[in-house]
Amino acid sequence: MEIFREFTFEAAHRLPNVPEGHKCARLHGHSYRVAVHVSGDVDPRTGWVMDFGDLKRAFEPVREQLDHYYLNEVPGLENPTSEVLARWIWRRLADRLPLSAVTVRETCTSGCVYRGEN
Ligand SMILES: Nc1nc2c(c(=O)[nH]1)N=C([C@H](O)[C@H](O)COP(=O)(O)OP(=O)(O)OP(=O)(O)O)CN2
Ligand SMILES: [Zn+2]
Repeated sequence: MEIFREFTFEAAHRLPNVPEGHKCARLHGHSYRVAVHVSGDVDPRTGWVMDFGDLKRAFEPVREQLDHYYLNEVPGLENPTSEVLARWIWRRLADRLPLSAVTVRETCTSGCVYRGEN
């Protein structure tokens, strides 16, 4: 079964590689929403795949590197698209959680889903 926990953080960014005149080349910010999905068997005793609290504790150090930062200055996020950010988050959690997906939403209507592919 798959479970997930959602997180939010605020950050600024600009996209350096967009075509000339693209609005996202300008500095702007988002209220990012990240969902961390993990999968596994439901433990017959606890009734859960894992404690949502453990998901929160695993994500917190990652969130601390992102919240209220200018993402372009964070190593590895020089081109901070949703796709690059989702992969960056995955790589920081993969050794601690049985990840199945990381989703990143920049706005209410735009985002990406990363499942560990290249
Ligand atoms: N594939 C991607 N496309 C875009 C990304 C991205 O990360 N991956 N990012 C952006 C910008 O960050 C932009 O701020 C968000 O894009 P958009 O959905 O266009 O935002 P708006 O809310 O401004 O949408 P409107 O419908 O035009 O108001 C751009 N593209
Ligand atoms: Zn943006």
